[in-house]
Amino acid sequence: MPVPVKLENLHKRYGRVQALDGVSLSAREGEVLGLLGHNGAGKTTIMKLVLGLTRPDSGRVEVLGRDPCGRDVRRLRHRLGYLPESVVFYGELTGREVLRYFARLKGIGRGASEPLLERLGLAQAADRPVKGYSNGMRQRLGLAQALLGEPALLLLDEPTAGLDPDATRDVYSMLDELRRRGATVMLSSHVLAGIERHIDRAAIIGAGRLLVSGNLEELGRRAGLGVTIRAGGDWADEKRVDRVIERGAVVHRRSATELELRVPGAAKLDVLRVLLAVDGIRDVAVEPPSLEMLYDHFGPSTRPAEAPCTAS
Ligand SMILES: Nc1ncnc2c1ncn2[C@@H]1O[C@H](COP(=O)(O)OP(=O)(O)OP(=O)(O)O)[C@@H](O)[C@H]1O
Repeated sequence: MPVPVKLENLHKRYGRVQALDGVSLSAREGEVLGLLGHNGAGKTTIMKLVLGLTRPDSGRVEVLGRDPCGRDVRRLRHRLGYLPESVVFYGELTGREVLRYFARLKGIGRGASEPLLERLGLAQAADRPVKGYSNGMRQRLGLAQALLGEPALLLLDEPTAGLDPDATRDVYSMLDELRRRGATVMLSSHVLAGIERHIDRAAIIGAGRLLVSGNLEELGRRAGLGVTIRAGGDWADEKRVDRVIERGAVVHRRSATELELRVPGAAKLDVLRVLLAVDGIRDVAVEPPSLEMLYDHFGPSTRPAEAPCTAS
């Protein structure tokens, strides 16, 4: 079984802009890979290269074992689903008509639209013109068209851009469902908050370069950022707090009933033991570094020598 996406040393220039500068990256079967980076980092360019919508100046692109710009790309494209960053539909058509139109373009029977309308919660609105849809509904329709034909690889470019918190949650819960079904997904985002629970690996892109990639646990270990421990209890007594500080914890936030600590990985168990022995401890939660913390560490301001690239 070929690796779904294999990118080797990609360079791509648009006029004077070096959009990609030696990116090597893979998406593995059945994983959700998050392409994360600032505006203009090169995320969409990577997606366009995977889709065969543009060619690299140099380097190699292999998608499901094929060159997406090679011969017989029609068969390959039928196995890909794509949700572009700004999805636009012809507003006079109904949701059902839009989906049937895309199904015809993909050479799929019109029957394929019905289960997708149902699955994406659009069945009730299927006969309404799309111009009356909310942003969230449009995005769900965009996802439905990307899912037509059960693609082997899904590319979602900023799928939550411009959505309110409810619609964002909807998109993520659909993503989780795809993940449970074993889909391979490449998802780009410049918004980091809340995305970590929905991806298996992150690739942080900055100014056309892959700064780092890996699963969040790995990245947390490499960054040496330790963990955050939140402990609910009675923290009015200074001595109780001093005991965890002695074990290497740094107090990040504190009230009489809540304590938030940053703890180096090596000190985690020691600090937990101390906390659990405290009288009146109510609750303890251990959290790995957030994506924002990892991005701050590995992100574009970090010199490449401090953040080695991995071509995984
Ligand atoms: N067709 C084009 N013509 C000229 N420059 C382009 C073109 N497409 C992309 N660029 C430039 O290449 C760089 C990378 O763009 P790209 O769209 O890949 O970034 P991105 O990470 O997807 O950004 P965003 O988060 O804003 O969507 C940017 O500087 C962009 O302006």
